[in-house]
Amino acid sequence: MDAFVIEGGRPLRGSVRVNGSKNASLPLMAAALLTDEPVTLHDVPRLSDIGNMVRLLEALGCTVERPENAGRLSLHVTDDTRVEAHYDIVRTMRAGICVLGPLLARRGRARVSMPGGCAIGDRPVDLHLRGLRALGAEIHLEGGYIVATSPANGTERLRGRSVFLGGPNGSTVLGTANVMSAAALAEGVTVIESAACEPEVEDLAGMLNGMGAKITGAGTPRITIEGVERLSSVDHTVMPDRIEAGTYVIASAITNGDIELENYPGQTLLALHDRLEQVGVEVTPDEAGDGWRQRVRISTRRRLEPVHVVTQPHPGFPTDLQAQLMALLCLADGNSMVTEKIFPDRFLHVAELLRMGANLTRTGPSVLVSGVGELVGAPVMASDLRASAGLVLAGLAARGTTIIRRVYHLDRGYERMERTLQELGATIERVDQETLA
Ligand SMILES: CC(=O)N[C@H]1[C@@H](OP(=O)(O)OP(=O)(O)OC[C@H]2O[C@@H](n3ccc(=O)[nH]c3=O)[C@H](O)[C@@H]2O)O[C@H](CO)[C@@H](O)[C@@H]1O
Ligand SMILES: C=C(OP(=O)(O)O)C(=O)O
Repeated sequence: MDAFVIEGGRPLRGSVRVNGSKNASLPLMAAALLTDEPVTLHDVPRLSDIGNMVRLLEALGCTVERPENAGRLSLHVTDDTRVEAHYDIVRTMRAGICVLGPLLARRGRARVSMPGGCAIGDRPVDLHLRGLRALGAEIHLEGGYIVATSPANGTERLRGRSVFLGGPNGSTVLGTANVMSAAALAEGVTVIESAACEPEVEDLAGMLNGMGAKITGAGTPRITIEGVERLSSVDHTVMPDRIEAGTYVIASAITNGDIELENYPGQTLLALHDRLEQVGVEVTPDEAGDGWRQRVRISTRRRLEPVHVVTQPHPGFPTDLQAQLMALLCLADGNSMVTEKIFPDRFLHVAELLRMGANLTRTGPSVLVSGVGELVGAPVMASDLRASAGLVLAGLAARGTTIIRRVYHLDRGYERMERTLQELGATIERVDQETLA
């Protein structure tokens, strides 16, 4: 198992390109199950979650080709008789559930293990099941598996209907992806109300339309899908990773750095920009691009102001950047309040930041962040993907050495994070955890 050793205190300088999005790539890959023609994706990041999705699709009869060191991934269904997504693979990532809708729609049957993913609190799948049931699927749970069949014991197509996907904390991103993918091949028109508006849903709709689907309204709370009988080949470029991009913006700010990011999806990060502007960090386009792929420069005032932030569904502040922003606010001049409205227990980074000298007080879904003059390097433990990213950022700013154990969590979502940070001038090494005293 690997660990990161970081010597803090170096301002980041230079330019890096944002990779393709993990959370967009995973449902896009699963959608390859909707056709027997080849699907080619460009700019797929090299991450352990992507490797696990490849293994899952191979187990479901897909041939996958990925040239060494390229972002291109070619997926082609060659055996459409397999319908089981085994616990061993699906437990490693939440997005494993994304094969459920496509399997049901195309093969009439699915047996999919309840998914895993980050340990960030309860993560039910009731909305996914509610949506697919509304399309006529028969679903029951058996031994930790979701067992589903399309109408008439798997012999008929799903049926378009009105589907409401609102839950206690808003809509569901992967649930919307699942239902939208399934509805693309259903008979008749499906209207998803209270759909997730996340950009990754829009990216998926764009690819499905490229395959011949008839989807309108993706990116809004009402998505209309006119089912078609078959979908065909497509060549699609994955959107840039807005969470990776936001993480590097905050890395620049926390080290008082000056960096440029290419392939930056500025239009998807307006809530981050808004909060950062209050803090004293500006993200300025160098080239306008189209708002989804820009070049930007990050500049930071020396004094960081405190700010209140509430995580919300898109276009609100993303929960996947909460830990990173909290690390920055630890160094602001005053009291900030961070409230989690999506995953109210997503605070495993709090105890670790305390080890580094942060002043944090949690009450239920909120954390009072009282700014301190400095953070001090310490041994800490990565607990989940974004909490670990928050610790890396804290380590980059801290005085002295920070050791972060269990960085496999980071490898789920950041391609070669230590190399990117090294290119920007950080002192960070990946070491075998066993070699540490
Ligand atoms: C692989 C991927 O894309 N993961 C992202 C996706 O996860 P994921 O799609 O799993 O997250 P959801 O949007 O489904 O979850 C949002 C909220 O809805 C609740 N809920 C969800 C499903 C359900 O059936 N019932 C229910 O109550 C969840 O507990 C949570 O409170 O969106 C999250 C919210 O932006 C991000 O943090 C994750 O990084
Ligand atoms: C929570 C995340 O991923 P997952 O949903 O796969 O656990 C994430 O990307 O921050």
